[in-house]
Amino acid sequence: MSTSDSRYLRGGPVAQRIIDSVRVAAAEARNEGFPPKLVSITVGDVDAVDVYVRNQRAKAGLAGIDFEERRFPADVTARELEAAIHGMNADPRVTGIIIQRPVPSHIPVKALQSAVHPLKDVEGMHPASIGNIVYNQLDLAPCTAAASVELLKETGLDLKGLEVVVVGHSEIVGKPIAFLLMSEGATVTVCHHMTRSLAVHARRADALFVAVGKPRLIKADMVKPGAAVIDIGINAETLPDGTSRIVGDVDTESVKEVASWITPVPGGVGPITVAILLRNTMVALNRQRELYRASYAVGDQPQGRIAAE
Ligand SMILES: NC(=O)C1=CN([C@@H]2O[C@H](COP(=O)(O)OP(=O)(O)OC[C@H]3O[C@@H](n4cnc5c(N)ncnc54)[C@H](OP(=O)(O)O)[C@@H]3O)[C@@H](O)[C@H]2O)C=CC1
Ligand SMILES: Nc1nc(=O)c2c([nH]1)NC[C@@H]1CN(c3ccc(C(=O)N[C@@H](CCC(=O)O)C(=O)O)cc3)C=[N+]21
Repeated sequence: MSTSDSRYLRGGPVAQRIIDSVRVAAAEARNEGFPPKLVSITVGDVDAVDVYVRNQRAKAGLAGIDFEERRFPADVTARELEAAIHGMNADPRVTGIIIQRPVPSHIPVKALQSAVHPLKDVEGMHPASIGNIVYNQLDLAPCTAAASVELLKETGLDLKGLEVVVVGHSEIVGKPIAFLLMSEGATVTVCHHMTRSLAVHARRADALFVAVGKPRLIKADMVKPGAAVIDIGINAETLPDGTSRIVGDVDTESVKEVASWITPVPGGVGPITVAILLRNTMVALNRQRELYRASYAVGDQPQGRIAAE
């Protein structure tokens, strides 16, 4: 398989499609007096977060969404962070807030996520929001999970009844992927570090999602011939010459000889994740506008119609 092989599931074109439609919606909202703005909260230093935030800034610029990064030192207290988040909740100029994970272990991430107002929660990670995908409300799902499922759909495979195995069960990636796929009718198995034989499960999968954070965890002998392999891992690897590069969780070199579809890293799920974050920002904006309309209906209605009613 060469890099131009159609079996490579490339994220760039899908991301571009999403960003193009976000750009139109963002320009419209801006013209109507609702400029979209995304705020990213980073605590401490994490390589994968730096990559993500860099791309958020670049793509938000392309899509016409204002972007602000708030960086906090690793020893910041949970109280200080919550106070900053409450300030953003109350600030009408802020449309969406994303808390970059992981946060240092002394910060309770669930409490932090709960501090973000659900209307500004662009990843759907508020404990009250994450339940929406259990109820098949899928329009605002955690971005990586949504991106991974979007990429699987590019294969044209029918998700109904598809045997899917998800490796990794984090709140932000593995679990939401499993719920999204269940909503689409797939038969889902979720594996984690206590799974007895990962290979036995993985080899049964028509579609294999891997979100663990371990370079080359998945080898060719763990993949069913003809499967679709969605590699979500973003791992920084230092080469012998001292330079570093990003690799996924799948041993792409060997697995590409067995799989029918495989996502490259970089260039696979990552770019779509960023695009979906921007799309979610617009979903959040529209929800805020709906509330605004409901609260101040007279001001937001065309005057003629009100007069005629
Ligand atoms: N492309 C993108 O857009 C994104 C990429 N990522 C990347 O995806 C990867 C996973 O991220 P995230 O979910 O946040 O990571 P976490 O560390 O939160 O979760 C990793 C998961 O992998 C499981 N696991 C660990 N070791 C094994 C093993 N040997 N076999 C099976 N399962 C195992 C863990 O299980 P247990 O809890 O039981 O130990 C856990 O559920 C990382 O590389 C991250 O950088 C993350 C977000 C977005
Ligand atoms: N709350 C939260 N949600 C996340 O979704 C989340 C997070 N925290 N913390 C960090 C991880 C990591 N992550 C990435 C997303 C996109 C790229 C990305 O754009 N990658 C491109 C570019 C790579 C490059 O520029 O080198 C690619 O894979 O092609 C990378 C990493 C999201 N994460």
